Amino acid sequence: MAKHGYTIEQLMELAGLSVAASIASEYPKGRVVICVGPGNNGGDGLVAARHLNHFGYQPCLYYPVQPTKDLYTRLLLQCQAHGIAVVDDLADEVNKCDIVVDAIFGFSFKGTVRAPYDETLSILRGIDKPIISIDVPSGWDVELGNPQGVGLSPDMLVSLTAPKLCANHFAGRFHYLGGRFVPPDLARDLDIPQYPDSSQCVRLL
Ligand SMILES: NC(=O)C1=CN([C@@H]2O[C@H](COP(=O)(O)OP(=O)(O)OC[C@H]3O[C@@H](n4cnc5c(N)ncnc54)[C@H](OP(=O)(O)O)[C@@H]3O)[C@@H](O)[C@H]2O)[C@H](O)CC1
Ligand SMILES: [K+]
Repeated sequence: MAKHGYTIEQLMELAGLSVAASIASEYPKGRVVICVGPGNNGGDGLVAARHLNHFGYQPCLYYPVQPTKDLYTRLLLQCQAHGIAVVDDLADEVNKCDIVVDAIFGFSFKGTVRAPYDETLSILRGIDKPIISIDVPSGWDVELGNPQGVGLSPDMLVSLTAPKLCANHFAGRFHYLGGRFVPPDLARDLDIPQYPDSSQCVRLL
């Protein structure tokens, strides 16, 4: 997308907005824990938190490793300006919340889950609240899915730009597509479905 003139901030803003819009299409307003990882998938989660707040949800962030990169520190500052708290005790928060957003890892996840995210995923595998995964369910291989069973089992998957191969293994209730920023030539090549009217997301399944 960089060769078409886009910046990462623009793409991330639209990606996070589309995640919030997908959530608002299916889940009533309530408490949301957003689990934020160390890369751009986490950045999408920070943007989604802010938009969910504008939509009337009550988001908080679980953000165990906060990188010093300017992009993420500014997104965190924006969340704090909206009164979105950072929480420490994930197990306690998931008990009190209505839904959980998985913004831990996206398409760059590789290998075995390292600390502290091994514990994060272990807690999230054991809950009965709906999980909404951004782009790729965390712990999944972007192509193979979850053959080793260490990944999450989301209720909703919001694929960004286009579904990744692993989405063929998604067994939850709602599969949405977001990231409405692809120029028409590329959209035809990627076989991206038509978004309805002014919607930021489209339901695939
Ligand atoms: N056009 C789009 O579709 C857009 C997508 N966006 C989102 O960006 C992610 C991809 O972001 P990226 O920064 O490339 O990577 P991730 O967020 O998936 O993860 C990278 C970080 O995770 C660490 N990592 C990787 N493997 C492990 C592991 N096994 N255990 C622990 N940690 C791991 C990695 O650390 P390293 O030390 O290995 O570098 C990184 O810190 C995409 O999926 C979308 O959600 C954009 O926001 C907008 C455009
Ligand atoms: K994810």
